Amino acid sequence: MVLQAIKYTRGSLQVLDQLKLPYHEVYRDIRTVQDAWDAIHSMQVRGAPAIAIVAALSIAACLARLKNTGADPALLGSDMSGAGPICDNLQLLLTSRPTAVNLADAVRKLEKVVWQAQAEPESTDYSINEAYIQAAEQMLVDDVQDNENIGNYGADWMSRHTITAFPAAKLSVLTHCNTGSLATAGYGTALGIIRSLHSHGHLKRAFYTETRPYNQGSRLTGYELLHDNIPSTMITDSMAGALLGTKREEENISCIIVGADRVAANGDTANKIGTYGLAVLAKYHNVKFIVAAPRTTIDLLTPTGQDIKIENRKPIEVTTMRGPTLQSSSDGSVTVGKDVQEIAIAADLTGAWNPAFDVTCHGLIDAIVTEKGVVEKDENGDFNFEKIFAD
Ligand SMILES: CSC[C@H]1O[C@H](OP(=O)(O)O)[C@H](O)[C@@H]1O
Repeated sequence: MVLQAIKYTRGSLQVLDQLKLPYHEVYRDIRTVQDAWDAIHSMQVRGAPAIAIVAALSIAACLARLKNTGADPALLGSDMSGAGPICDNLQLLLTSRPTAVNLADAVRKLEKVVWQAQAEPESTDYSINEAYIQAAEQMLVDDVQDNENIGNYGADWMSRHTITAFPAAKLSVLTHCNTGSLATAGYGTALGIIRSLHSHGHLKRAFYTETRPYNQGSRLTGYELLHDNIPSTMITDSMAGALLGTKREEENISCIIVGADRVAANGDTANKIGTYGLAVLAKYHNVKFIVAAPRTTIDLLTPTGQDIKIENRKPIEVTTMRGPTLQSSSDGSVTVGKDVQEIAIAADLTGAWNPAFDVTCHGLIDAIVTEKGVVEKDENGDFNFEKIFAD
């Protein structure tokens, strides 16, 4: 089974409800733009590239149903067709989550497609709709290829910048959050590099953090690594320092690989909360720290990390945890039950701080791996993205 966060055919869009993973695989129908907004905002679907793709395809699916079926009950009364309504819906979707730039990048590109289609001689709502649908569908196709390129560029860079015994030796790496097929259209970014290292026979073990409070690591990255039979070990977020400090061969981390939600023009990177601390640990322990991100995550319009808006989410997401019930058997074995329960894990359910992201300054980042190649700092310690945007 291929791991699919997004299931799309023209006129139909479903997302894998990631709030229920890893124990329950439930797909949700996305029949309206509001359905997409709700799924993104609640983090049923999450991950910078996946958020942008689901948003774009939610409008495409509605437009296709309008064309194919005339009047879809879910769309009755909603003015979807044509440049204006499409752009209004794109702007609505933009409000679902603020930090990841991929969504804003997709909105900018799709609005341009729509206005250009409207400017065509004899354009009609349907010709504009069709232009939009094709552009949105292309995003889904491009993302998987981009991720495979990131994977290969990243694996190649590591072969030249980590242990000298490469390729004979194998590397152990640490990753944070989830940056795989569940955060993208497929293969993944940072997890894509781990997949490429593994497929090239160069991965000893992938360590991954649980990534509190949403547990993208323990629930999603663990789910993906198990699915792909990649040797992996989970650690709690608080164990990262001890892991980097150990000098035992089997836990010797050569590189920390993370994704990104927004890379500013100077290379400062917003990513899942906890990333900055890992970058500081990497610097202290002389371990490489690389960011994997498609160009749609690089925001040349945002000068530095200080200009990135960080999403603050509800305290209740920190002070509670959700998971399936466990059933113990007389032989001591434990099985996972069907019922999902939510439990309080804090004395005060209201007092937590819950920023969803933090910013890692570019000085702590050794390389930014994109689908067009690896960007490293110049002799002045600055990142320059001109080359990868040249085409
Ligand atoms: C492929 S980049 C995924 C990126 O998004 C995650 O955030 P969230 O789960 O809140 O959407 C995390 O920051 C990952 O690095």
